[in-house]
Formats: sequence, C-alpha cells, structure tokens
Amino acid sequence: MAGPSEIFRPDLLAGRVAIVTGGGTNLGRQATAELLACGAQVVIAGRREEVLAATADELGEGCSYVSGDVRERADADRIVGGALDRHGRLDVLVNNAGGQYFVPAEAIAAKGWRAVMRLNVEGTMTMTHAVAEAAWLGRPGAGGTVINVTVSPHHGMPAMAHTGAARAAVEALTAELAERWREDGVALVAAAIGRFDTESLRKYPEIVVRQAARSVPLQRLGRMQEFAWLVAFLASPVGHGLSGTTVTLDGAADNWWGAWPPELIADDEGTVPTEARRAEPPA
Ligand SMILES: CCCCCCC/C=C/C(=O)SCCNC(=O)CCNC(=O)[C@H](O)C(C)(C)COP(=O)(O)OP(=O)(O)OC[C@H]1O[C@@H](n2cnc3c(N)ncnc32)[C@H](O)[C@@H]1OP(=O)(O)O
Ligand SMILES: NC(=O)C1=CN([C@@H]2O[C@H](COP(=O)(O)OP(=O)(O)OC[C@H]3O[C@@H](n4cnc5c(N)ncnc54)[C@H](OP(=O)(O)O)[C@@H]3O)[C@@H](O)[C@H]2O)C=CC1
Repeated sequence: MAGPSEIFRPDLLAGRVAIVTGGGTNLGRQATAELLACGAQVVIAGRREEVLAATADELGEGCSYVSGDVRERADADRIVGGALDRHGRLDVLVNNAGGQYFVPAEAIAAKGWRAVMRLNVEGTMTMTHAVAEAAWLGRPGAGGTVINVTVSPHHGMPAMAHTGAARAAVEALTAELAERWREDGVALVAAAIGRFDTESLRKYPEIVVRQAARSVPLQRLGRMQEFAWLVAFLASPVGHGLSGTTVTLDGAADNWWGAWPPELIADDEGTVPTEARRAEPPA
C-alpha cells in the first residue's frame, strides 16, 4: 500500500489519472507510489504481466495495470484504451520505460543502435502520440502533461553513446511538441536523471557500479524517492509552467569536472594548482 507523501499534500493530484510506463520496477514503481500518495489513479505498463500484477497488488487501491510493449502502436493504443475505459480521462503520461547497455561507442552494432533508439525514442513517441490523440488533441478543456525520462550528463556518456543520442532526441522532441501542442493544453517536460541507487544499475560492470557514486559531484547516488518527488512535482500544475524544458536531477553530473579535485589536474598530493595572479595593472 502506498503510504502518505512525505512532502506533498495528499490531494495534490486528486482526480488525476496517470500512465507510468515501466511502472512495475525500480524508478517507475517508486514514482507510481508517489503519484498514488498524492491522490492520483495510476495505470502502470510494461511487457511482463507478472511484474505489473505484483506491483499493482503491492501498491494497492488506485493502481492497476495493462501489459504491452511501448514500441508497438497497437499495444500503446491498448494501454491508453485500458486507462480511459477504467477512468474516463487521462492527465499525465510518464514515459519512464527505457534503457541501454554499457559498451564503447565504436563497438555498438547497428542492431544495438536500433534497439536503443527504438525503445527510447520510438517508444516515447508512440506512447505520447497514442495518449495525445486519444485524450487531448482537439478537445477543448482537455490536455495534460507528458514527463519524458532522459539521462544526464549531457556532455557525453562514455559507453552509452547510443543512449546519449536517443535521450537528446527525446529532449528535442519534448521542446518541439511543447510548442506545437501548447494550444491543446498539452505540456511536455523532460526529466534528465543521473545515477540512481536502483537494482537496475547493478546490471552494469561491477567497477562501474562501485565507482558510480564517486563519479557524481554530490558524491552519492540519487535516491528513488527523489525521482518520485520530481515526477509528482512535474505532474502538478507547475509542470505546465516548465513545458518545453529539461529539468535535471543528477547530483550535478552535468558539471563537466565532476568531484573536486578533478583527478586529471591534481598533483600527487591531490592538490590542484591555483592560477598565478596577473601583474598589477599600470597606475
Ligand atoms: C559511471 C556510471 C555510469 C552508469 C550510468 C547509468 C545511467 C543509466 C542507468 C539506467 O538507465 S539503469 C536502467 C537499465 N534498464 C534497462 O536498460 C532496461 C531496458 N534495456 C533493454 O531492454 C536492453 O538493454 C535494450 C538493448 C535497450 C533493448 O533490448 P531489446 O530486447 O530490444 O534488444 P536485444 O534483443 O536484447 O538486443 C538487440 C541488439 O542490441 C545489442 N546488444 C544488446 N545488449 C547488448 C550488450 N549487453 N552488449 C553488446 N550488445 C548488446 C546487440 O546488437 C543485440 O543484437 P543481438 O546481438 O542479440 O542479435
Ligand atoms: N537507474 C538509474 O540510475 C537511471 C535510470 N534512468 C532511466 O530511468 C528509467 C527507469 O529506469 P530503472 O527503473 O532504473 O530501470 P528498469 O530496468 O527497472 O526500468 C525499465 C522498465 O521499462 C520497462 N520496459 C522496458 N522495455 C519496455 C518496452 N519495450 N515496453 C514497455 N515497457 C518496457 C521494463 O519492464 P518490462 O521489462 O516488463 O517491459 C521496466 O519496468 C529508464 O528510462 C532508465 O534508462 C536514467 C538514468 C539513471
């Protein structure tokens, strides 16, 4: 059962209906719990029915599921249709389903590029179109918010070039559709997230996982609850004010140098030399 929110009013999202893709596991499950705690009804989606059923059962009242593949338009329509049949409206879509694998850019096979693009870009677009067409576009007084989960940092992702490209595309689409669908009352926001303490992170090579927190300027992994709070915040009316933007929640991973002192410019004692003062300007 989803408990009360630690920071939001219990009726913040009362009467609202949300779809969370990838809502059966890790970050999606935590976001679903927070949306429920704020009074929303949530339909979670993913490919594995047993995973969704277990999460819906655990989170209790207000949470239901439809299984399907976000990359397939017929499945997306079924997920959206299921939510509309159940609740009669849709207010929020969280495009959280996504992912990639860890490999240097030059070793990414064409099939791998396509798999990552298809899941992250096409899956996001397919769900967004399915919801917008069924519930929002051309319906005066309707509208809603799309929250697209992307990845930070934005200045390059060693071993994740495919996802860097895919998530950049999603952020570009977020900005473009926010402008195009503004008059239909549709807001789109990207949530670019850093490295989170999740089971899913543990699929990466052991040393990557071990060093992940150190690689973040904040010197810790993100907490799932922090992600869930951001999703609830963006699902609230403030999401409309942020439409077209990318909000980062990354422990400052977008800061190029990372933690201080940056290893590459520190001396053997770990000290970074300071710049010599310029000569006094002539009087
Ligand atoms: C310093 C810290 C850095 C860490 C930062 C981490 C930040 C981000 C973290 C997260 O996102 S955690 C969430 C992780 N969750 C997921 O990734 C789940 C979803 N992912 C997937 O389903 C797959 O990874 C997928 C490839 C994106 C999609 O799977 P799909 O079923 O469509 O494809 P496959 O049939 O499995 O593969 C197709 C094709 O792709 C290539 N490939 C796939 N996996 C690998 C791999 N591990 N190594 C190399 N190549 C891979 C390959 O070409 C596959 O074709 P075949 O060879 O199988 O014919
Ligand atoms: N954990 C982290 O540190 C970070 C995560 N992220 C992103 O956050 C999001 C959630 O990640 P996280 O919770 O950690 O990882 P998970 O692997 O737990 O989440 C992926 C979810 O997406 C679902 N999914 C995958 N492919 C499809 C598909 N084709 N159709 C429908 N559902 C699908 C999966 O369910 P199923 O397999 O049953 O379909 C699963 O529930 C992802 O976009 C991820 O890349 C970004 C940065 C960091």
